[in-house]
Amino acid sequence: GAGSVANTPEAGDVEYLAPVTIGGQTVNMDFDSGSSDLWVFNTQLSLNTLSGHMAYNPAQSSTFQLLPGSTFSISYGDGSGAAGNVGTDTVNIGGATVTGQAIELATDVSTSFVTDTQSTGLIGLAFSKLNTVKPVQQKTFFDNALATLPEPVFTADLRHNAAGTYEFGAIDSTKFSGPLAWTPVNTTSGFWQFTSQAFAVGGGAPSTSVPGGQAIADTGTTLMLADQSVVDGYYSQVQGAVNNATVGGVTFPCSATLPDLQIDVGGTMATVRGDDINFAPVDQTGTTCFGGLQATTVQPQIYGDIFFKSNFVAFNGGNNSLGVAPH
Ligand SMILES: Cc1nn(C)c(C)c1CC(=O)Nc1ccccn1
Repeated sequence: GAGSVANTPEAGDVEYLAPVTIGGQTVNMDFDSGSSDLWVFNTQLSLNTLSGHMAYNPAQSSTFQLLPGSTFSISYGDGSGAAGNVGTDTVNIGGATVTGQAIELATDVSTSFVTDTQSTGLIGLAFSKLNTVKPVQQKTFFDNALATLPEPVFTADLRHNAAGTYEFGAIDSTKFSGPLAWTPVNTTSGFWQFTSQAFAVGGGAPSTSVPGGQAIADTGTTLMLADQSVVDGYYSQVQGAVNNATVGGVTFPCSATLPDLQIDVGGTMATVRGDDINFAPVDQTGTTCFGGLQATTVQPQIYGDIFFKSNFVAFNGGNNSLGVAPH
């Protein structure tokens, strides 16, 4: 059946967590449409590493089964990562249930995960071809659930500093306005990848030649990482915006009024609200603020939570497409 859970932004909308029940144990996890491993903090980790975290205890689950000899090792684009061994268990997300889901048990996690005590791990929702389990690659929760869901979809409704929803198996049209604009997804990369070749700033004339012209929908990335041409075009319209090497990206006066960004999603222009691009002050004085739109030199571009705060997104695993509408 369908499943629906509330998600909650951590302080500053850094990431969005939602409850997942694994073998009867409910833990908060980071739903990540930009990766394909489900890994958890668990009782194999040291007490120092576990300090402050919830943890999954396979010994307490009557349905856990080890996958002998299976391991995982995942590295994310920001340099973080985790590695460990693997078993299977029953996973229930708001009523959507999968038995025999691969549960990757971290025995090593990088610092940024240790310090992020609210998160018990990640649940990957990109395509299973990116899963890192060896010697036998494993499937994502969504892939395993597809056949049993009323509709082969999951949706992300992420909000600024407020509860939102992740839903599996249904599209709740009360969560967005107007029709969903659907675009085909190129699954070759294993990401939810689509064409994004144009942008406009504050309703101005669109520029239609973004190099590479590809982007992914990534709920597991905080910001929106776009081509330099988009970043330069956008911040040229923001008084006092500078590339601040010290803090590692574009900053501007917190008093600046930020224009909306219109960005191409498979031929339809989606809007990212200007006030969501004012991500956070860089220090306690609250004078200088850090942009939610930053440059990436790698392709594809990564449309993270900054994009999702203005746009409801439906991920259709039945026909490999993305539906986007303002919310
Ligand atoms: C932030 C970033 N920089 N670069 C080059 C990339 C590719 C990213 C995206 C990224 O790493 N996302 C992430 C990190 C941890 C867990 C889940 N997703």
